[in-house]
Amino acid sequence: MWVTSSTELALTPTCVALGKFDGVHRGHQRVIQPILPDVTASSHAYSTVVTFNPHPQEFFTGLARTWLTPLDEKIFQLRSLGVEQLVLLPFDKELSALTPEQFVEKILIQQLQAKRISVGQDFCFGSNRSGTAKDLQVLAAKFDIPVTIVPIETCASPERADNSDASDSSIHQTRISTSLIRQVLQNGDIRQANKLLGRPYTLIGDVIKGQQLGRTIGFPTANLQLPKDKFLPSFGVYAVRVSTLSETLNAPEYTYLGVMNIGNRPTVNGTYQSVEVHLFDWSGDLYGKKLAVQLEQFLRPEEKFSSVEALKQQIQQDCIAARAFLGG
Ligand SMILES: Cc1cc2nc3c(=O)[nH]c(=O)nc-3n(C[C@H](O)[C@H](O)[C@H](O)COP(=O)(O)O)c2cc1C
Ligand SMILES: Nc1ncnc2c1ncn2[C@@H]1O[C@H](COP(=O)(O)OP(=O)(O)O)[C@@H](O)[C@H]1O
Repeated sequence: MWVTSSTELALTPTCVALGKFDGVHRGHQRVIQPILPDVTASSHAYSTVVTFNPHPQEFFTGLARTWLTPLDEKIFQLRSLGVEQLVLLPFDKELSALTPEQFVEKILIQQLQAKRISVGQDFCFGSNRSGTAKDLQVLAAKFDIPVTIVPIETCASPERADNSDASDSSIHQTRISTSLIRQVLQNGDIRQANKLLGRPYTLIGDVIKGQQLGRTIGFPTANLQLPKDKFLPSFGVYAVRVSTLSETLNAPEYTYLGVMNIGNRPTVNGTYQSVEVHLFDWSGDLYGKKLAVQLEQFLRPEEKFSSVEALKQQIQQDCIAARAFLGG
């Protein structure tokens, strides 16, 4: 996938999906779907996600925050959907001051040579977010460019998801959103988060050295260094699937099963937050490797045990529970 911050370096012509796309969740996937490469088309236009960097919210508040998909992971997730290009429009005073008309003419038509555009129903653009999806459709129609407006994707709301009566399901539909997914992850409800995402929540990081205690209790753990702006789900123990990543790998296979702990390791008086994974039935050296870890089930909160021996016994139980859940 070609990634650029300059519209001058963008591959053209394009089919454009516009939005912020934090999480690349089910709603985002539906917006992206109409612009994916069409093998039956007579001429090629590059399937292009156009987003803003920094995120407009970060630009206006000046506050750094965490994301479901920090930039590298957004690239990873978009690539696995089949997107060919990511254009990161530098969000600054100049860009934020463009009127909806200027944004369409200058950025989408002149610079990106858009042949087709897709946005979500609640998309807003231009100075003060004054343009709506419908405005975009009208403005683009002047250039004969079709705009797909994708309806808001919903799901059964978390508390009703399993026991709602089918006849009144429309009443309890909730909009799939980045903030809902953050909330569900914070509550440790990984299965609901994964349903909303349309894929497992994933942590991608480099394996770094820890305190070298894991191997002494029979559970070596690969300690992951994650991007600073990655949103973390609630502290505790998870059943996971793991893949090693290489630069060239497009579709990783999550062949390893394991358990992961996110927390401060109070039992061993841990002084910093760590994210560590123990792989089942595997031994070798992972230092320096990049791992992608898919969270499948929350098993329990992190605890302070009275001894390392008690912790070891609990980790043995965690492994049994994770294997049972993952079917390993
Ligand atoms: C499945 C699993 C569950 C864990 N649960 C806890 C826990 O409840 N409390 C805790 O203090 N540490 C917990 N840990 C972290 C251990 O304390 C940690 O793996 C050990 O100290 C080794 O750290 P090291 O990799 O830095 O050597 C857990 C680790 C794993 C792999
Ligand atoms: N089954 C396994 N799961 C995770 N890491 C393993 C496994 N077997 C060997 N390792 C290696 O051991 C290292 C972890 O050992 P550990 O004693 O916990 O040290 P550290 O504190 O540096 O993580 C990992 O980074 C990896 O290189």
